[in-house]
Amino acid sequence: MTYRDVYQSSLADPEKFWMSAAEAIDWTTPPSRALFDRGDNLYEWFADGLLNGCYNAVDRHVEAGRGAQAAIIHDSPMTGTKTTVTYADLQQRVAALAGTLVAQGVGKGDRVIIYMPMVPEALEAMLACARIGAIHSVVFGGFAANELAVRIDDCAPKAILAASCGLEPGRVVKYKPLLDGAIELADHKPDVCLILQRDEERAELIPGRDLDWHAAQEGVTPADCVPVEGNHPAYILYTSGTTGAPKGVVRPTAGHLVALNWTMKNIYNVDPGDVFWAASDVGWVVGHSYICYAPLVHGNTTVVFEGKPVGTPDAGTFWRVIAEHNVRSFFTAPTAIRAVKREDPKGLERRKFDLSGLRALYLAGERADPDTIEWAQDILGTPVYDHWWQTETGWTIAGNPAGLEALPVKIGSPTVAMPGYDVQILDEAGHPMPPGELGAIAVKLPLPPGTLPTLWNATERFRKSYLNAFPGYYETGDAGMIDADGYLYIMARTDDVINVAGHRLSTGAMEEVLASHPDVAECAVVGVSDQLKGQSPLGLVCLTTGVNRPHSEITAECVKLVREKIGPVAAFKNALVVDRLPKTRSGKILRATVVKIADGVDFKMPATIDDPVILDEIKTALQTIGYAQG
Ligand SMILES: CCC(=O)SCCNC(=O)CCNC(=O)[C@H](O)C(C)(C)COP(=O)(O)OP(=O)(O)OC[C@H]1O[C@@H](n2cnc3c(N)ncnc32)[C@H](O)[C@@H]1OP(=O)(O)O
Repeated sequence: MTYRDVYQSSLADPEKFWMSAAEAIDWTTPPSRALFDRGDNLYEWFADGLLNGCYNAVDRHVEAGRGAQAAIIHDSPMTGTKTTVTYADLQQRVAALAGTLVAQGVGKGDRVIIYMPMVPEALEAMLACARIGAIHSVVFGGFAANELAVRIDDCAPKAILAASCGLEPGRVVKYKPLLDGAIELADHKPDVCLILQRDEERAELIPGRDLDWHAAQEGVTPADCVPVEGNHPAYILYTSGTTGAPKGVVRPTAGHLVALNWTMKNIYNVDPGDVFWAASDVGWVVGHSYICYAPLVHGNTTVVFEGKPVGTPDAGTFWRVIAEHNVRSFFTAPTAIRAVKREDPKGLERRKFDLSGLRALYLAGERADPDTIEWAQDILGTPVYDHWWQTETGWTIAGNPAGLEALPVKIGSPTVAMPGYDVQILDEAGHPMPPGELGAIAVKLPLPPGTLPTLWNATERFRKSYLNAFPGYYETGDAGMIDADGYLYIMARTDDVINVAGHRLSTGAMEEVLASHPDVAECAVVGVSDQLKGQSPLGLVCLTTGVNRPHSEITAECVKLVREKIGPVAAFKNALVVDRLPKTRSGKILRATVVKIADGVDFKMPATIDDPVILDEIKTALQTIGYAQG
């Protein structure tokens, strides 16, 4: 069957398409049907089936005779270690950890926060939750205590699983003080924290609340897999929205297993037993879907990499890992490839390794610029497939179905809509636009299995964020177009979310932090172009009347404050004091115009601007810190 046949069949008869895909998953009780229309544009998939995520990711492979196959390869240039966990080991380790959670009173439906670096235990923690029907919420290690506290209060975890530290080049990131600080800040308090002590930093445990990861497991009864309903949340993953508070994306168990399993062959072109590597972090959706669940459910070996594309120890690290572990399909963010290219433009490091086992490189997380794609194609000699999806969807909206039918690559396009996604370009009034015309990218409801059915404890916010703008459609928040061949092009966000090194960040959240500085009267944060990270945040601040301290002191404090409150992941390094912010007559800050001025590109004077002179002031101010050079 061609891609076109498969895609059309998924839209023409979704019931048949997804019930057939569901046969690749093991069910305690198979679902009676695929789609459940809950009314008012809310949908669920496989809601009346019973199954277990951990069973599908681990136990069934052991039962099928794959116990001796590597499930996880942990390759850590940060610690200089490489370890392999077989499926049989994984089953035993996860069952013991799950038994420990049960012994601590954690059960089906309870939330568990996981705050861990790139170690196998992070995946084991996720799978242990899945084994007993607990709902995990992984928090990225680059977030500060305040962000962790917000998530603790939103999902009210019974337990927190954390490591004593993470390892960044040149520094040990002590997680435990961040965790303690977050619990102190939060109103909700977990009953228990299980702490994985790493050799690089041994944390002090708080008696009565903290338990040692290994000691707590001694003598416990390993837990069996608990069947859960198809619509039972497997996890909550927080993502940035336009306003400061992150949104808790809910991932239902069955749809995510069915859809992810389908993608492994059809998009990533791997067979069970092959090694698959997504160089991301368990804290992001890529980590959930493609470091943990999808490869394991599909019977692949997944690589857990604790390192960076450059500097650990050099720009050859990616190629070494691919060669050494015989990686078939490799997935990373364009920023990571740009970092390698900057350090090793001629690709000399790549020549040191035999990459003949690699079939393709997959890029996602941010816009893949043509230079990066072409460079990677040249040095790897394999196809490079850009693909586009979101935390909300959990898997590809538009991609190249290489395992089904490799379509010609058009550089600049993530290729075509995947099964179940009826992607359309809409004008402001919600009317479909003709091919080649720019508009809002929306997906006709229902979304396919594996995508978010709602936000955690926030169905109204879910409607407001995604459903209300275009009735009957999911609003992606991106603008773009579809060409005459059905290829999608992503052009820009339609909101104030920016993408820094493949990390989706809320400018609103950064503005809230800047506004809390006592000397700041008003502020705006925008995402300016960055050659390495795609975008980087820049803060413009207006000072409170009467403040006459040196501007450099205030901006340094602003930078420090964002790092303290949001975390290093915000990569907020630049703030600038300006007299006034450019606004429309109705008081809306003209952020998009500021970005164009900073990037030195042509812009049209906004018709609704209140005072055009301010734009010259902004340009002059931006030039003092190296922007607005065009
Ligand atoms: C398709 C659906 C999706 O979009 S899911 C999201 C996909 N995105 C990704 O997979 C992310 C891709 N990006 C990356 O992996 C990294 O940014 C790469 C490219 C490796 C570069 O890393 P790095 O050099 O650390 O830069 P960065 O901008 O990520 O980091 C900024 C500061 O944050 C720090 N940081 C990073 N990770 C952690 C962590 N786990 N724990 C603690 N701190 C962390 C970095 O050290 C850096 O700090 P500093 O400012 O240099 O002091």
